[in-house]
Amino acid sequence: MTLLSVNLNAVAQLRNRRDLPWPSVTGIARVVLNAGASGITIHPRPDERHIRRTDVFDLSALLRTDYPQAEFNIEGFPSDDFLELIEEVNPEQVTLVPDDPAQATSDHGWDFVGQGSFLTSVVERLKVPGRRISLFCDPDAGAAGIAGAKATGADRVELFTGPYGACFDDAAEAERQLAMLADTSRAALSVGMGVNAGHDLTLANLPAFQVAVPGVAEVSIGHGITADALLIGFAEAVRAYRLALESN
Ligand SMILES: CC(=O)[C@@H](O)[C@H](O)COP(=O)(O)O
Ligand SMILES: NCC(=O)COP(=O)(O)O
Repeated sequence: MTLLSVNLNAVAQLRNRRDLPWPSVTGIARVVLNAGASGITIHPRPDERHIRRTDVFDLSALLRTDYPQAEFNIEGFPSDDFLELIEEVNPEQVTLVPDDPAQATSDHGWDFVGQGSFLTSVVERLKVPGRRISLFCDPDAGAAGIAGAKATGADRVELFTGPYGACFDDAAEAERQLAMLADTSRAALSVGMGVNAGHDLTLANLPAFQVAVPGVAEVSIGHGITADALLIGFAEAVRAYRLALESN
């Protein structure tokens, strides 16, 4: 079974349009967890354009007190500030992403070979009992890339599904992307790493992804589920995504 972690960046971004506390990030977290999401994902960026430092602590407190079974997944580039934040908040999962602060959104995975020794030292620092480390991974990383990811000591890779999400109107390219994602997933599973996936997954593209890509433990979804929630509400959207995840 593939678990659904709901990314709340887009909710925070909507709230930040005004100097007002709504929509409430913790309020929506409650709704999605009550509806069956298994966890909450956030990607606090240095400019706080969506998730603010205060949101990280508010969500952490909510999860610890009212949803102890839910997982908190914090994504980001391992800057000193980010590493200190992780040590303070102690989430169940950290997803390391090679994002430059100026980037509009995440658009590539790690160079596991070129940045292998940096990643190894970060993984060593962050890895404590009860915390899983996942590394953002290009769809075409293949066996060679996965060997580099494994060597860092990380527990999982997160397959970057942005290029797959971008071919909503190109069936042939979608097939090509799925074949690469499946190969990379198999390579990770074969060396004992877990596999997550995320970026631009939607209700429309999840079923084919689920059929093609084996062994995905968790997907994190934000933009697409928020778009659906504007029409049908977050609780209904979570139920629909969970149903789509059962496609395989
Ligand atoms: C790491 C990742 O996959 C991204 O999808 C990220 O969480 C999205 O970030 P933004 O919401 O800032 O575009
Ligand atoms: N790790 C991917 C994620 O959290 C959500 O990405 P998106 O659905 O907002 O593209």
